Amino acid sequence: MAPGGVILECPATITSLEQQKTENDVRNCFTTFLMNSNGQADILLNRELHTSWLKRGLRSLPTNFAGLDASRPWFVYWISHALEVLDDYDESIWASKVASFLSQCQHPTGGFAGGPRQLSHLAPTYAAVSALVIAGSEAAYKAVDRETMYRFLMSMKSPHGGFKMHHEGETDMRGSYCALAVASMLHILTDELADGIPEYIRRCQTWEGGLAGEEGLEAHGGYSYCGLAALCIIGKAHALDLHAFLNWAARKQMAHEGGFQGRANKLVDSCYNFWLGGIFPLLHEAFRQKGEDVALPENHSWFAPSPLQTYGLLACQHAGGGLKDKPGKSADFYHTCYALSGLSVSQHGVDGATCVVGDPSNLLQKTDIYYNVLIEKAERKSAFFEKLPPLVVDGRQICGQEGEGALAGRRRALDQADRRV
Ligand SMILES: CC(C)=CCC/C(C)=C/CC/C(C)=C/COP(=O)(O)OP(=O)(O)O
Ligand SMILES: [Zn+2]
Repeated sequence: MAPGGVILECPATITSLEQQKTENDVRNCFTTFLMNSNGQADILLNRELHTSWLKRGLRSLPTNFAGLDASRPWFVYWISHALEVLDDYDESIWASKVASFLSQCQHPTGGFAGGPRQLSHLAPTYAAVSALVIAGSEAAYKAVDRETMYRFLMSMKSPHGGFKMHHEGETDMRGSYCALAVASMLHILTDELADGIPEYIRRCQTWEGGLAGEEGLEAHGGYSYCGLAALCIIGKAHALDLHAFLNWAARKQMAHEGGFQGRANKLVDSCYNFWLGGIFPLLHEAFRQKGEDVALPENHSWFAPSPLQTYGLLACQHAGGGLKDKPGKSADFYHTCYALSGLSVSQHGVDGATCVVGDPSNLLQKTDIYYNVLIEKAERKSAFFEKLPPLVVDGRQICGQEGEGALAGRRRALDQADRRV
């Protein structure tokens, strides 16, 4: 037992992924916890264990992870964001190291690849730009070549709507989010970049109410976050049936475990703390953009934050550091990042009030719901990019005060006002 609290490693070992068994395992966790503790106050986020595990990972990144050579910017982002949410990202140590490593992953023709000397891909491009925003220094911001980035993003636009993930690659909902989030973070968001995106995302809304990765497929939490966040960034969330979306998302929180499943009939998993948990504040913003009054209290989070936090803190902390998908699994950087991001979302209500399960020290830093970097980091990068001279690409001014199109104004509004959600 940790001093002043309980860090519970689930006693049950999961031998199969059969749903009923997993639900029982998680319930066993809760029962054991309730029998051995005095209640909620004992639930403790073991910050030091997690931060030292994360820092070991970030330090060894340039040399290790050779088997995951195509995801290196992702590892930098997952670890950096987990550390900043835990209020332990030291810019004086990490900013220059992160900028120098990620520069090696930038392709001369634009965008970032999964590793040095690889082809650019939208997913590591999003991860690299987010990690540079987290690094927070001017040198880190300047590491991105915005001119080649703009050409790369435009070259990813698919004739079928949406964005391809890479040259000759698949078009799916991740592409729309990664491209528009990157353009928005770097202040190179234009009308031509967003052209056709609302129609494309609308076509991926399924009969269930959530969004599928591609037209005709099943609604899924990960793709639903991507599509809704992309639309909120460009101010076009009203392209969707928002009531159906809310109805679907609310039903993804599971009554027994408290966590979210990603899609119908699948298992609860802590990464959906964020992919599903992040949907609700976005929906608040979406209804606001639409100017529509929903028949639910405006300050209501529309999901249950306490059971979600209880699942994350009680069932998903790993005794060796980091967070895991569910009891019986190992910790990994992806689940640590998104389990913590979702805990943060559920602690900071849409009305500005906080809700913290367990020890008050469990409160995390507040994350920006559009990019999933800290709010302060999103504001800091805006102050920097806002002051840059107009960017001209192939003889056309794509940002700056003149000739920039409606979306740059939208991006400015996003910077100034919408951080409330
Ligand atoms: C920014 C960015 C690139 C976001 C990615 C969003 C995201 C998590 C998409 C979902 C990916 C996917 C196919 C999950 C299903 O896996 P599974 O079948 O193992 O999981 P499940 O059983 O929970 O559905
Ligand atoms: Zn997961």
